Amino acid sequence: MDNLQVVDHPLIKHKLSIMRNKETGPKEFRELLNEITLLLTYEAARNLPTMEIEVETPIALTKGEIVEDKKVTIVPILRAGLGMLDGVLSLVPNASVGFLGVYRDPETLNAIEYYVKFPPLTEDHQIFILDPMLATGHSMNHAIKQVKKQGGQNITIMSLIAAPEGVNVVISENPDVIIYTAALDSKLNSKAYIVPGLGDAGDRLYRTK
Ligand SMILES: O=P(O)(O)OC[C@H]1O[C@H](OP(=O)(O)OP(=O)(O)O)[C@H](O)[C@@H]1O
Ligand SMILES: O=c1cc[nH]c(=O)[nH]1
Ligand SMILES: [Mg+2]
Repeated sequence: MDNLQVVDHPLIKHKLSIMRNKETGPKEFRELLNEITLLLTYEAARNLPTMEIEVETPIALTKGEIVEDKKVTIVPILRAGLGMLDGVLSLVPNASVGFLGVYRDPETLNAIEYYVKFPPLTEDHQIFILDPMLATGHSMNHAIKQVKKQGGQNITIMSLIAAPEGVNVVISENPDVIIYTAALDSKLNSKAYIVPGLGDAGDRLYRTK
């Protein structure tokens, strides 16, 4: 399977266009990020393992399948990744959540870690790392490294907007991960912001600028 999956859908394009608009305020921005995350999760969860169960319908006994969501761990990268957490949890409600606080140093563009709280991870866990913005890829590569250090192996990345630079950096260092994104934008600008992008996702979610 390709390492990069751009989820191409009219509903996603519509919602993302509203998010990109600089006049869109935090309430609508948060709601739209949540709605797009639901749509992305539908695709990104396509390969989750299921378990066969017996179901008694009013008519007959039959076989059903349930997702083994206790083996799923979601890792939002703080802060902006938090805006995607509820969307994934609403579809995979028994997943565990690991938190990773990372910000990007504006000068060096290195990922600076400030918080880590993970549940126990094993190699059979399906891990979803969430961050709406994949710019240089430094934050995501840092998160992947942490997840692997804690024992995780099956890693899926969910992002809203990715830059080609970030995608290349992440995939070349981690050819085993799959990235699901709503859009692949053109490039980074001189401050490593995604063009056209949507600006600073954390600031727009939490009105910190
Ligand atoms: O691919 P990169 O170049 O590493 O950039 C992407 C990162 O930058 C943003 O976080 P930021 O540092 O603004 O922290 P915040 O989420 O707390 O706002 C964004 O949410 C990503 O985590
Ligand atoms: O465009 C960008 C790049 C990094 N982080 C953001 O929030 N936006
Ligand atoms: Mg930010």
